Amino acid sequence: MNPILTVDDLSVRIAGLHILQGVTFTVAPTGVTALLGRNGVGKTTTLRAIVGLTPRGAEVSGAIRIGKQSALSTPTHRLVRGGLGYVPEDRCVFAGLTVAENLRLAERPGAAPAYDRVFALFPELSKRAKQRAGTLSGGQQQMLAIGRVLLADNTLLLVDEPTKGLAPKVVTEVAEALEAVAEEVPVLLVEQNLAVVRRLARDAVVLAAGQVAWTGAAARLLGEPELTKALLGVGSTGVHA
Ligand SMILES: Nc1ncnc2c1ncn2[C@@H]1O[C@H](COP(=O)(O)OP(=O)(O)OP(=O)(O)O)[C@@H](O)[C@H]1O
Repeated sequence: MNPILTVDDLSVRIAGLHILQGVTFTVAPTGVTALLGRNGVGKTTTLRAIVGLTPRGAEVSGAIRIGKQSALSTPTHRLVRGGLGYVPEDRCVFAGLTVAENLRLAERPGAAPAYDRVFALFPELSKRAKQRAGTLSGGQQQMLAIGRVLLADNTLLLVDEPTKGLAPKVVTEVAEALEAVAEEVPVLLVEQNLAVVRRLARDAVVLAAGQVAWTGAAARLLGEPELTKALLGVGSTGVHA
C-alpha cells in the first residue's frame, strides 16, 4: 500500500535554529502512526510543516507529499479543503463562542458537515451545544477540537498531544475516540503517554535532535524497555489508556 504521507529530507530553520535536519519518514494509509521523541526534538514543528504553518520567516526545504499532492507548494487552506485535518496541541477552541458556534465555524465549504459522526463519537458536545467553549473542561475542549476536524471527511489527520494534561478517565475517553476515528482515517499522532501509544499505534517514528532516530513497529519499540529508554528517556509503561 502506498503511504498517505511521505516526508522526505525535511529541514526547518526558525530564527537561525536548525530545528529539523533532514527528517524522512512515511505514514501508512491506514491506522495510527505515532511520532515520538523527547521534549523539544521537533515533533510539533514537523506537524506544523506538514500543514504549512511554520512561522513567517522560517526556511523550509525538502519534500512533503500527501498522496500525490506536494504539501509544501500548496497553501494550508487548500490542504485542509483537500482533506488534511489538524488538531493542534493547544486545542485552539474559541473560548467566547459556544460549542455549536465553534463547530459551525469549522464547517468546510462544499461539504455537508457530518454532525451525526461527531455527536456519535462525542455525545457530550451535543449536550453542551449552547455552553461557551471556554467553560468546558480540558477533556471536553479536546473533544471539541477533534470533533471540529471530523465534521469533514479527511484523508489524513495530524493530532498533537491530545491527552496532555487530561485526567486519567478522560485520557481513556479521548483514546477510545481516536481509536474509532483511526478505523476510518489514517492518523499521525504525537503522544507522550506511552499507554495511549501502545493502545493506538501500529507504527512509530522517533525523532531525536531534529532527525529520525528510529522507525518500526510501535509494539517492538514499546516491547523493548532498553530501546524505549534510550530513545524516549522513559520506561515503556504508561497508565490509563
Ligand atoms: N517559533 C519558534 N522560534 C524559536 N524556536 C522554536 C520555535 N518553534 C519551535 N522552536 C524550537 O524548536 C525545537 C523543537 O520544538 P517542537 O515544539 O517542535 O518540539 P516538540 O518535540 O514538539 O516538543 P514537546 O514534546 O516539548 O512539545 C525546540 O527547541 C523549540 O524551542
